[in-house]
Order: sequence, then structure tokens, then C-alpha cells
Amino acid sequence: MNLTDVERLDSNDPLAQYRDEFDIPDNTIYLDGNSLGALPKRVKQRVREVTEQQWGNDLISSWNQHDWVNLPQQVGEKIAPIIGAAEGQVICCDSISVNLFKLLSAALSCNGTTRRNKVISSHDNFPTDLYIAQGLQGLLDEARCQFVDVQEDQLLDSIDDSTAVIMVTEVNFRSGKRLDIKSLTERAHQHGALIIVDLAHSAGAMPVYLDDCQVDMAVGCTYKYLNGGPGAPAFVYVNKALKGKLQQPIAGWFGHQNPFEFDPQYQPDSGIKQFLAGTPSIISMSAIDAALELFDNLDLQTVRKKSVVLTTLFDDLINQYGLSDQLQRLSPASTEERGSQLSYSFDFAYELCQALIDRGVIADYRAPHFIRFGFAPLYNSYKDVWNAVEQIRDVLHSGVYKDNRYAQRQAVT
Ligand SMILES: Cc1ncc(COP(=O)(O)O)c(C=O)c1O
Ligand SMILES: Nc1c(O)cccc1C(=O)C[C@H](N)C(=O)O
Repeated sequence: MNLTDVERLDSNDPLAQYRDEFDIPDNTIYLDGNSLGALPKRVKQRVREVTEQQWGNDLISSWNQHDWVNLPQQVGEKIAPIIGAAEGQVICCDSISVNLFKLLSAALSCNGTTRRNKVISSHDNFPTDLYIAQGLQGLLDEARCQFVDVQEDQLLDSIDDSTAVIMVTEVNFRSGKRLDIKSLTERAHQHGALIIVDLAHSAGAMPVYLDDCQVDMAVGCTYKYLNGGPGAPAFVYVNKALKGKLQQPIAGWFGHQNPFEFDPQYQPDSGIKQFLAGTPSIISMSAIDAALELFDNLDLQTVRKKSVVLTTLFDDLINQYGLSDQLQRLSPASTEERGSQLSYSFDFAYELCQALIDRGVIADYRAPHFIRFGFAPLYNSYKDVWNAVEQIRDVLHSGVYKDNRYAQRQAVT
């Protein structure tokens, strides 16, 4: 593969025009969209309009005039096709952590018994998912919630008739390994268990088929591949087959059947709105609403195809330049089995990451010794991949990453 081949890939890229939709600083190769997506230009415009026009000018009347009150559902309906969900099953709210608490708790109340009390997840799931399960186990007694964490490759076999809920993340945040959600769901259902899927690293990067796979519940964030901005609200999916069967524990007024009747008695909404709790963050939710316009008429198969070629090109170049002795791939070799990221093990992963950031290549480090590269098909070009690998080669060959200035660890990476 040479530069001409790479330039040919870019000139034949059906998604090439999307890059112009984003503000990406000059001289920056941004390979961290799996942590925080880049800023869509239209989001700036929308946030300006919502703050200056709606909030600034129309003040409180905006709840009706600009339909702020229905924004969580409106955004939920925009997310729905991206994750393979029909209408009425998705709502935008809170964070993944809070939404997992709601869903896991509701799932246990609905499906748990003293004989069926296990919540299964994998040991290297994203920590917040594990903490929520541990927290619930502490809140309920062990007879009602016994949290079990297993190795990722043991997930399928660990499901049995004592499983109340299996809670998995489709694409592992550290390794980029992608799980087979269909098989896990089938197995869960064969044993009478429910499944909750975390789509943090899937939504917007690849097609997701929640309805087709008959997944019971899902959560996901909007600040990665959906480009909603830092701390943008997350989403909840509940399969319509569970309609009316779940009761989420945070019985807040926005989840009430009729919040503006100010009824002292809580009556949950009969639909997905029940999963709301308090007042939605309108500015942030408007930002994601605008960012989602980029997904109108976007074929996620095309997005996935490009993602696969981006990751394959990157890894091929690492091999072609003989860098794989130093950077040992943690992500699966098979493109089918990985998400839109590549992770490599390297003793000096932190230092390498800092040296690359100094050269405008933004990746991230994950403890204890991994460097992660995220590929966002809407704004990453094949030339980005080429240039990033050139920089990696230079930094590794020169040994500059061993410089003391790259060893200063920061709190957030
Ligand atoms: C798989 C996964 N789940 C959950 C989270 C955290 O979600 P939140 O901060 O919205 O609670 C992240 C990343 O922040 C993640 O990668
Ligand atoms: N959510 C984050 C944050 O608030 C600060 C810094 C990073 C994040 C992340 O999203 C981390 C990310 N989920 C990961 O995959 O590591």
C-alpha cells in the first residue's frame, strides 16, 4: 500500500463530503472519536439559536413554543433507526450509568427470583457498568441480586437458569472486541434471562439490530460516534415486548403520565417516557438533536464498510513498516470481531500517546499499557490513517517518546 493507493481510497469514498460538516483543528489527525466525537458545524449554529433565540428571547414559553418538553422523545426517535429500533422504544436522557441503574433494577424486579438472581457481565466491561451492578447488589440483598463477572469469552456459557440478567457492552472499550449480540440474546432467552446491551462504542459506528435480535434493553451514549458533545445525554431502549412490564426505580416527575398535573401520586407513563426522571438538559439535548441530522439518509452499512477499511489499512501499515514487534495488537485480527477502533499493547503506551499528541495525532491511552486509535468514518480520511502511521513510525524509530516530558501523567486522558 502506498500513498497513491491511499489517495485513491479517499477519492472513491462515498462519505468524503461529511468531513466538511465538522470543525477539526488544522494539523490535527483526530483518532479519538471513540471517546469524544468531533464538533459538527451545525451544532454550533443550533446551540447559538437555542441559547440566544429560544432561551434568551422566548424564555419559559419555549417549553411549548419550541417543544422542549418533547425533546427527549424527539431525539430518541432520531436515534432509533441508528440502533435498529422501531418507534416508541427509545428515549434520550441522563447518562449511561444512571440509565443502567434504571434498567438493571427494573429488569431484576421483573425477572428476578431467589432462584434466578444472577446478573452476569464480563470482567473487562467498562467499569461504570460493573459498578452499577455492584452498587445494586449492595442495595438489594444477595438473594435478589448476585453479581457475577466472567471472562468475555465465557459469557455465553455462563448463562443458565439462574441468570436474571446478562449485561454486556457490544464493543469492548479497551480491546475493541465486538460481541455477538444475537447469539447472547438467543441464549439468554432460551434460559429465561433478560439482556441489557451497552452500545457506547457501537451507535453511529456500525449498524445495530436491536429489534431484529430481540434485545430486551439497551443503553448508549451520544458523545462518541453520534457527536453530541461532552456530557451529551445518553439513551435508553426498551423492547416493546416489555411494555408495561417494567418499573424503573427513579420515579421522577418527567416519567409521570402527566407531569404538569402535579399529582402527588406517582403514576408512571405507560410508554418509554417512564424512563425519564428529571428535567432534560435542553441545551445539550438540542446539540445532539442537530448532530443527529447528519444521520438522516445515511446508510450505516456504508459507514461500517469504511470503518473496516480504515482499521484494516491502519493495521496493515503498522505491519508493513515493521512496527508490530513494538505495537502488539490487542484488538481481534478479524474485522467481523472488532468495532471501529484498534488497540495495541506497548510498554510505553502512555509516552507514545503523548508524543503523538505533540505531533497532532490524537489517540488515547488506557491503563495499564494500551494505546487506542478510534476511527470515525464520517470525518476520518484514509490519508489521516497514512499520516498517523507515518508519525507513529517516526516517533518509534527516533525513540523520542522516551523523553522525560512525555512521562508526566495527567488525570484525564
Ligand atoms: C462502554 C461504556 N459504557 C459507559 C460509559 C460511561 O457512560 P456515562 O459516563 O454516560 O455514564 C463509557 C464511557 O464513558 C463506555 O465506554
Ligand atoms: N465519558 C468520558 C469523560 O466524561 C471523560 C473522559 C473520557 C470519557 C470516555 O468516554 C471514556 C470512554 N468511554 C472510553 O471508552 O474510555
